Amino acid sequence: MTQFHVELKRVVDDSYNIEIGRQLFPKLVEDINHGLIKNVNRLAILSDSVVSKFYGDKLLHLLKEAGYDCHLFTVPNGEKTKNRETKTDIEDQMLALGYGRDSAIIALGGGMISDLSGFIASTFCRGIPYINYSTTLLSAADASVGGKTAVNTPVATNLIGTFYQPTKVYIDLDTWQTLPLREFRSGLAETIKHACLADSDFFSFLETHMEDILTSNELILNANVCSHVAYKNCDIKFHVVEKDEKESNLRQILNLGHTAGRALEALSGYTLLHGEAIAVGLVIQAKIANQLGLLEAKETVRVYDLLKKAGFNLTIPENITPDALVKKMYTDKKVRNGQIRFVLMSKIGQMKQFDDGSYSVPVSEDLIYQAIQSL
Ligand SMILES: NC(=O)c1ccc[n+]([C@@H]2O[C@H](COP(=O)([O-])OP(=O)(O)OC[C@H]3O[C@@H](n4cnc5c(N)ncnc54)[C@H](O)[C@@H]3O)[C@@H](O)[C@H]2O)c1
Ligand SMILES: O=C(O)C(=O)C[C@@H](O)[C@H](O)[C@H](O)COP(=O)(O)O
Ligand SMILES: [Zn+2]
Repeated sequence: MTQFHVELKRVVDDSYNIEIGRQLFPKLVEDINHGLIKNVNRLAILSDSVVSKFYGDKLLHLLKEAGYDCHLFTVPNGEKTKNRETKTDIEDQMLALGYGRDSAIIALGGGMISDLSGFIASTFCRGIPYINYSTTLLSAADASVGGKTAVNTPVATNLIGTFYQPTKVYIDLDTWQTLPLREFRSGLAETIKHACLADSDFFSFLETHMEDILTSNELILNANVCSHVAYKNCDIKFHVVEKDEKESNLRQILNLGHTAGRALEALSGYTLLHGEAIAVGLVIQAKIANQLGLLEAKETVRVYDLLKKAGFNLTIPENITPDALVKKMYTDKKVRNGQIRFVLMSKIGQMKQFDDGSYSVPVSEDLIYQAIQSL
């Protein structure tokens, strides 16, 4: 198996590496043997019920064989598990087993698991290290990097959480072989988002290679395509995060498509996957940007067409009314002074910075309704 290595440096506190490769469990064990996590005696692998079946026991076995005291904690798969109750439950299980400050968490799974694990790690005994071992395209592209951790509440997604960076990120491309196509596609929404916000060449690459990409996870027939997609996403995201880790301004651009997208995701009761909702959100922001004279009509069409090519349904489910959707947008964390704010593209690969220096802008309900109704 070929392995390749990507190192991305960050400027806050200590830097960490993102390693993209195939079958990285042995490398993870080797890294731990070589002191990746300092002063750690116990390892908690946190995974979901599906990922755990595929990969959990294998990792547990390797770590135990290497002499580590570790346990596999498994939670039900799916977004509904990312809540405060699950966090408390895992913490209680860890405490009952004697986990303390000399522990670390290995998040084995996709973005649901890394968000949850990172949040637990950030508060457990006031903070223990965690490692992201990513098994989905979405987490490779986005969730495993950058240190946003959170759980959902009944009011909205991700309302309770922290900024807390992992010690290392492993992106195991081989795990994409077991990922259902619908989940793989979900990661393409964040991928298209990254191209929209920072890299027109990458956008063109996605336009040209979408068919290849959609089949590239099967048996990793095209590891080059997969690794390029993972690398480009991490590179784009990291360059933003290292400039503005805690989203004081610039980092808001990573929220492209999320003002409407996250509202839609929550209102669907999580029947829409994160990426499926963000895809619709990307179209809504493009239409608003176009209405505001920021984004040319032909660029708006390119965004729509690429998302279509990736296979997204770019309509709003019938049971979700425009009123409900707009109302939900008021729970977005970018809301200021009671106004819904959007981050908006100015062209493909570029975000609009507004006159006050901010990357987000208040948008009137009228414009939002127009964009929703034009879908
Ligand atoms: N922190 C961030 O910066 C950030 C960024 C983007 C998204 N997110 C969050 O990430 C989550 C979405 O991430 P996700 O799409 O990875 O979700 P996920 O972790 O729920 O995984 C999606 C589904 O795929 C299954 N799965 C995972 N890996 C598999 C594999 N290799 N083979 C077979 N099945 C597998 C899981 O069991 C689950 O059912 C959301 O909670 C979203 O809010 C966070
Ligand atoms: O890393 C970021 O910053 C992002 O906004 C990435 C998003 O794709 C991700 O869904 C994130 O969890 C959304 O954060 P939120 O602040 O809107 O809850
Ligand atoms: Zn997202």
